[in-house]
Formats: sequence, C-alpha cells, structure tokens
Amino acid sequence: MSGAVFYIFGATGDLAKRKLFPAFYSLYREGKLGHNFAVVGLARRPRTNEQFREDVQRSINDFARYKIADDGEWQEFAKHFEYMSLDINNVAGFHELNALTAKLDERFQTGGNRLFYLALAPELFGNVSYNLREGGLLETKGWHRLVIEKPFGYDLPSAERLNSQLRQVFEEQDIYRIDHYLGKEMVQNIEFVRFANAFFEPLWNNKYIANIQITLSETVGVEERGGYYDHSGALRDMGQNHMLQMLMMMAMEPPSRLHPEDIRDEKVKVLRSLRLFENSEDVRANVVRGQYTNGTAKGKSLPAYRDEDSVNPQSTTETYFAARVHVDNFRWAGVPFYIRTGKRLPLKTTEVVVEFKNIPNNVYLAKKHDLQPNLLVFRVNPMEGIYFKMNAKQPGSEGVIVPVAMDFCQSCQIGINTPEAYERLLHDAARGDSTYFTRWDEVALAWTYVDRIAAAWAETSTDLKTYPAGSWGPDEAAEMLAKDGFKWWPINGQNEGEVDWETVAPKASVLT
Ligand SMILES: NC(=O)C1=CN([C@@H]2O[C@H](COP(=O)(O)OP(=O)(O)OC[C@H]3O[C@@H](n4cnc5c(N)ncnc54)[C@H](OP(=O)(O)O)[C@@H]3O)[C@@H](O)[C@H]2O)C=CC1
Ligand SMILES: O=C1O[C@H](COP(=O)(O)O)[C@@H](O)[C@H](O)[C@H]1O
Repeated sequence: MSGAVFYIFGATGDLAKRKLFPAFYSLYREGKLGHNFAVVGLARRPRTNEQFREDVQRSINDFARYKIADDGEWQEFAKHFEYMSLDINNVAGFHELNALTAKLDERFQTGGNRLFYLALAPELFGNVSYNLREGGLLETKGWHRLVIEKPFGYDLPSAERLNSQLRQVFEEQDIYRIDHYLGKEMVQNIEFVRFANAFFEPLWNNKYIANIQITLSETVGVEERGGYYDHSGALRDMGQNHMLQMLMMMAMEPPSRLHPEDIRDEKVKVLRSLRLFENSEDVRANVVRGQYTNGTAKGKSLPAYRDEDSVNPQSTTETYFAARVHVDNFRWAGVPFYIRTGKRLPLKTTEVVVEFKNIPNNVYLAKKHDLQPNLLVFRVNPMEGIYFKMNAKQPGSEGVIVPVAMDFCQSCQIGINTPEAYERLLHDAARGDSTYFTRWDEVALAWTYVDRIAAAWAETSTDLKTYPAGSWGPDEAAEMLAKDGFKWWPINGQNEGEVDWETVAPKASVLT
C-alpha cells in the first residue's frame, strides 16, 4: 500500500473506538499499512495527542483481534497517531489541519495521499467535503479519497442532495460508500462459491431453485441508538443496504472480468430488475412489518421497543420486516426472494438459504418417504461457512431416507478471526479497490425500491404488527411464505428452540 494520511472525522465516537482503531492495528500487525502513514483523529472535544493515543490503545485492548505485542511495538505504532480538535462547521480549523498535514507528509513520507473517513452523523457529511476543499486539503499531487459511513440519505431525494454536495468536491471514483456487510468474509464468498465452481452455475436459476431466503436476525434491541433508530427503522437501517446487497450478490450474473466496475454493473442490473411495488395494497401483500413488545430471552425480561431510551412512547417505527421480493429477469422469473430482519429475535445470525426445487419424480413415495428439498446455506455471521443439505439413506436402515449435511464450517476450522469487515474495507479503500463499496447508482436504485414501501407505510400504521421480544417476529411473516407453499428454514438447519448459539458458535480468539 502506498503511504497516506488517514483522517478520522468522529475520532471520539463509537465506530472509531469499536471498529476503526482496531482495524488500523490489525492492518499494521499484518504489514499491510507499512510505515509511511499517519492517522489524524478529529472531533470537537479537546484531547492531547497522549490522551488520544491512550484512547486508541484502550480500544485495541478491548476490541482488536490482535493483542498489543509489547511496549516497544506499541510506541512505534502510536507515534503515527495525532489528534486535533476541530468543529467540522468551522473552515478555519481545516486550514490548521492542512498545516498539520504538511508536517505529517514530511515526517512520514506519505506522498500527499489522503483518505478522509467520515465516522460522523450523516447530516455533517456535506459540510466536511466542502471544507476539505476550502481548507486546501485537496491540493496535493497524491490521491484523495472520501470514505462515507451509512446511512447514505434517508430516502432518494435526500440521498441525491447529499450525493450532489459530495460530487461538487469529489469524483464518483473517489467516493467509497461503506456497507460493512460487503466487507464480511462470507458475503464476499458468495461470489467465489458461485463463480469458481462448475456445479452451482447450471442450477442457479428458476428451473432448479424454488426460493431464496435471507435472514439477518439480531438479539439486541436499539441499545443507546434509539434517537437514530426511531427515525430510521429496520427497512432503512438494514433493508436498503445490507439486505439488498446480499440479494444482489446472490442474483447477479457472472461478470466478464473481476474489475470493480464490471462487478458493480452486474449488481446494478439486479436492482433494475426488482419488481417495484405498485401501491399500498401491493406493499401490504408482500411486506410485513412489526415492532417488539416486552418479552423474555434466556430467562431475562426485555422491555418493549416503546419503552427503550430515546424512543417515542407512541412510536410506529418497525423493528422487524419481512418481504417477498421478485427479480424480474430471465434467470429469476417466478423465484421469490424472501428477506427478513429484526431486533430482539432469538438469535444473532445472518444466513442465506437457497431452497432447490423437488426432483421431478419421487421414486421413494411408494415407500411413503417424503423428501426434504435440498438446501444450500451460506452462514455469514457469526458462524462462517457453507453447508449443503441433501437426502441420503440412513445407514443400516431398510431404505429410510434422512436429510444429511455436507458442512464446510470455516469458523470451526480457523476460528472467527478472519479480517473484520472494517479492516478489509479500510485496506481496500487505501489500495483504491472499490469493488466492495456501493456505487451511486446502486444507492439510488435501492432507495427507489425502498421508498415505495416507506411511502405506503407512511399512509397508515394499521398494518404494524407486534411480536414479543425474544420471538421470531410476527406470525404474518410465516403466513406470507405459507401462501406460496414455503416456510422459513430454521437457522443453522435446526428447529426453533433447539439452537443454543453460545454452544454452537466458536468464540473469537485473540491473536498474539
Ligand atoms: N457505531 C456503529 O456501530 C455504526 C456506526 N455507523 C455510522 O457511523 C457514523 C458514526 O457513528 P458513531 O460513531 O456511532 O457516532 P457517535 O455519535 O458515537 O460519534 C459521532 C462523532 O462525531 C463527532 N462530532 C459530532 N459533531 C461534530 C462536529 N460538529 N464537528 C466535529 N466532530 C463532530 C463526535 O465527537 P465530538 O462530540 O467530540 O465532536 C463523535 O466523535 C454514523 O454515520 C453512523 O450511522 C454505521 C454502522 C455502525
Ligand atoms: O448497520 C448496521 O448493522 C448492525 C448489524 O451489523 P452486524 O455486523 O453486527 O451484523 C445493526 O445492529 C445496526 O442496527 C445497523 O445500523
């Protein structure tokens, strides 16, 4: 990687602490950062360089997958970190930042390259980019890249406004819009499994696939993010981005080359093929929304969403949604994609299940053997792996057929210590690889799809269902699949209530 100055706007915030500083450390430990770099932390509150370095050290101790080796190594790493107090609305501060940068360029031989990471509330994004230019920070010969956190807008019009503000300063190719799901090992692996194997592609279409299910379930509630979440809801928080991104990875055509634009072109074609909902009735028939009430999980009582901090006690925000999505193209016509996500569900997990159609003629039916459909399951989070469920003769039986699994459990083999999503994405942005970042046309098309749902929901909230915290969401989500003759496949191939995730998932280990 070439040298660079990294600017973390929002350096005293939660994302910087939990994800970004640990990512820098892992990259450094693996030799991916080199030595020609500086990291400047920026936020309003005052901090000395020493205090800031202590914050960084604490965050690494708490959240990184590597342990700090020894004090000498730490000092060597820490000297690359500087802090400057800056209000992003104050352009004078940016001139000062430019002066500091000139010194860092010289000290660390960064080549004038700059990566600006905006770990800030979205309403501040536009001002930062404008002030970066005004402050002279873009006047070097090196590259200048802007990394932007989600959410990218609240709907299509606000996303367009934000994008045009950014585009006044940065070219599209220099804007790296983060969707951290694209940095996850197994989300990236969808592409590899599909396009590097001979036996999936011939089956990957409406002739052989009955439906595809994408589940992103969380046990947490809104925690301390009620202020943001109550305004956003599950559809905007997860649907517009992570869920549609995974759907695109499953549905896209093989790119002719692995150039980032070729891959993103294929993904965009999927979004263009999504069947838009025509009216509120169409939305109600295909999308279920819910909000959790009080409940219990693992013997612990959990409060209702409306009783959470910073949530409006009359809130009609959805903490759950499930949708039937259609991709109207040659490959997928007639194959429903079911997507669901929710807070306060029984398990923290992300899985993608491909359910294959039944064989044309069940010769075992005469012996009263119903066959289970074949399933291919991508386990994204927290377990990582792929398994294939098929039918086989029960050993020693008189022709009893049982479902068996071919299980590639990546996390059992190497532990949950593959690079964190943020580590990979930071590295990619620093190398100029935009493959796993979202391009503007993807963002715009995703909002176009989601806005139709949000508009129908804004008309009335009578269709908002409730579900007890700790359950799998409103019954209507199961009924939606039942109408099509399907069911949600149990997570990890097991039935509800059978999975104790604590014992199933190996713990992440800390590397020394
Ligand atoms: N936290 C997470 O896990 C995730 C966060 N994100 C996104 O990342 C972004 C940051 O989130 P998060 O870290 O949780 O937010 P926090 O509220 O924890 O942090 C916000 C940061 O912005 C700084 N800040 C606020 N106003 C200004 C200002 N006027 N000038 C300079 N700095 C300012 C704050 O510091 P100070 O008060 O000192 O100025 C603080 O460092 C958001 O867009 C969020 O949606 C996305 C996915 C996950
Ligand atoms: O972007 C977000 O993602 C997290 C879930 O991410 P994961 O990597 O832990 O699965 C979610 O909790 C949060 O609400 C959302 O903003």
